[in-house]
Amino acid sequence: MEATDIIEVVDLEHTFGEVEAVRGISFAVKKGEIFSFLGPNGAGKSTTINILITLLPLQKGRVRVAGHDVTLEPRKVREVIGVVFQEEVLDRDLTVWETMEFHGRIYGIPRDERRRRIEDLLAVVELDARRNELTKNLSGGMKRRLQIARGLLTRPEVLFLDEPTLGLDPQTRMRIWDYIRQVNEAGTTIFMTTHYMEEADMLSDRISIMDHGRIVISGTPDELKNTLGEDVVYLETRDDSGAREFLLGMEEVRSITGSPRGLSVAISADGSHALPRIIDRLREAGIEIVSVNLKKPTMDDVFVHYTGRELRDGGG
Ligand SMILES: Nc1ncnc2c1ncn2[C@@H]1O[C@H](COP(=O)(O)OP(=O)(O)OP(=O)(O)O)[C@@H](O)[C@H]1O
Repeated sequence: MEATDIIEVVDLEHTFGEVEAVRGISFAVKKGEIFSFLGPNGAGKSTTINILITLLPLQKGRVRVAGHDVTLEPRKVREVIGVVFQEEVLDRDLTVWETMEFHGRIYGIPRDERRRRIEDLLAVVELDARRNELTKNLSGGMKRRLQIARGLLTRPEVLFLDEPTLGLDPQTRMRIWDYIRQVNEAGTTIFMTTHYMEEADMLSDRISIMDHGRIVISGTPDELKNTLGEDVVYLETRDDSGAREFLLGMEEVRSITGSPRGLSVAISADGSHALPRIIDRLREAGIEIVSVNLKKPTMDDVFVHYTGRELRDGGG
């Protein structure tokens, strides 16, 4: 493990009776990263996270968070993490300010410091104008923002975010993404789960995908997508067999398959750079192009490829 690792998981195993929920996983999260932990329902994500945040005792393996062993120093671990989980509900009858105030008192943050932090955080998540509103009157997006602000009150080194934008509309999701980026840029490492592949792709520095208790692949979003191989250009022309002949001579064209609707051209390099060259080439050959479409592998493709299943929003 490297000095820059803030979370270290080595050979972690966990069983519930007969059920092998986690079957020996190892991974590390670097300080300052946004790390996403993905997998179908029942993959073992929650079990792993619950061990990381010391809600579940470690059975086998080694887990350290910010240098503290979860078994030997669970209190130290709790001091350096913030948790924003689905189950961590807000008290309906507290105001926005009281929610923050109460949390700060539980964690023993001195009064003046507490006020300063609450002011700052409510400004960040744009809830300062709502400070006297009861949480039960907030929209779903505002509640989520308040939960994030609350999770940050203790200035955690690592923030665990479970499905940060579940059930929110697209505009609110984008704002939450902005907050997550801001928080991360201010120095907090983010460990998150999501069922939205686009979200994982947009936000994450690195991703691990878990399935059946094992990590099936880890890497940056680009690395994961690149493992699926090539970008594909879908092409319809007035002369497909002529086009095929010209394009097969191009360095970046790996293979071409035909279908009644045109040609599928597999590209060995970045398709967005190959596409203009393909178009030029066909023009020079005097072959008229009817339509052209570039498809790059998406994080959804990655997920389906490595787990053989599709995530459904909300799970179940
Ligand atoms: N308390 C428990 N008792 C018995 N079995 C459990 C318990 N918690 C989890 N499991 C089982 O362990 C396996 C892994 O579950 P886990 O909740 O870690 O998966 P997950 O990836 O978090 O799924 P989800 O996306 O649905 O939250 C599942 O087979 C689950 O049924």
